[in-house]
Amino acid sequence: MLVTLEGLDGSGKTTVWEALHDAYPDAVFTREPTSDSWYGEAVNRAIDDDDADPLATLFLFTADHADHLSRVVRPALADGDLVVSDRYSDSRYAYQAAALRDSDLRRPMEYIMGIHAAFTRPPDKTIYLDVDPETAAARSGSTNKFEQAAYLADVRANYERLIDAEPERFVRVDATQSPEAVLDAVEAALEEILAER
Ligand SMILES: Nc1ncnc2c1ncn2[C@@H]1O[C@H](COP(=O)(O)OP(=O)(O)OP(=O)(O)O)[C@@H](O)[C@H]1O
Ligand SMILES: Cc1cn([C@H]2C[C@H](O)[C@@H](COP(=O)(O)O)O2)c(=O)[nH]c1=O
Repeated sequence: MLVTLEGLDGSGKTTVWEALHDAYPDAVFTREPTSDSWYGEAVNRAIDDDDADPLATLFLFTADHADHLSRVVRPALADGDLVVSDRYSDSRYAYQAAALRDSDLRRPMEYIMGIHAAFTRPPDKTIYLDVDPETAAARSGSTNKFEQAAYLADVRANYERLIDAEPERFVRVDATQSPEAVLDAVEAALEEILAER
């Protein structure tokens, strides 16, 4: 089963993801962008380059996803493992659709989803850590072009579109709560997800 954690920068995904390692020692914990491949390194260069072309950046993230799928996600799922990914395809649909909002693409989110449809493995469930853009930007430190409140407001609107389209896949958690309360809510959601399996 593939469970993904999604949300704005600073929503607390990585804090939760790290804490879950103890509760689920047999699960495979992974993330996008990947941190152990040259595709992930290329993505991180694009994140840190304010002049990086947004369409080129989309394809770098998508290349990293393809590698992540074939090298980590599909083999783990084939072994019957629980896979927990800190960010996954929804991050592309939300972030790159926002970055390409003023591009020549008429419907950026649909375009990005179309690219993925042919090869991706959609998540079974997605836990969405919901936080307002101002809190997200403040927590993340606004250190790169993605961590700005105005941009994150567009990203959040895109996540809401994704949730509206597939309400049964998403579990929303209020990420403005304390880290302990957020972790409790995520663990409860994950228990319910696994019980339903
Ligand atoms: N519930 C919370 N309340 C207050 N601060 C939090 C909470 N969760 C995480 N933080 C703090 O916010 C910062 C960002 O947290 P974290 O790295 O887990 O977020 P993230 O969603 O993974 O961000 P990014 O996507 O940018 O990597 C950290 O300093 C963390 O300690
Ligand atoms: C996977 C993915 C990520 N991003 C953005 C979101 C963040 O600002 C950075 C790095 O992610 P991290 O969780 O802070 O390490 O990249 C994106 O725009 N599109 C994606 O597909």
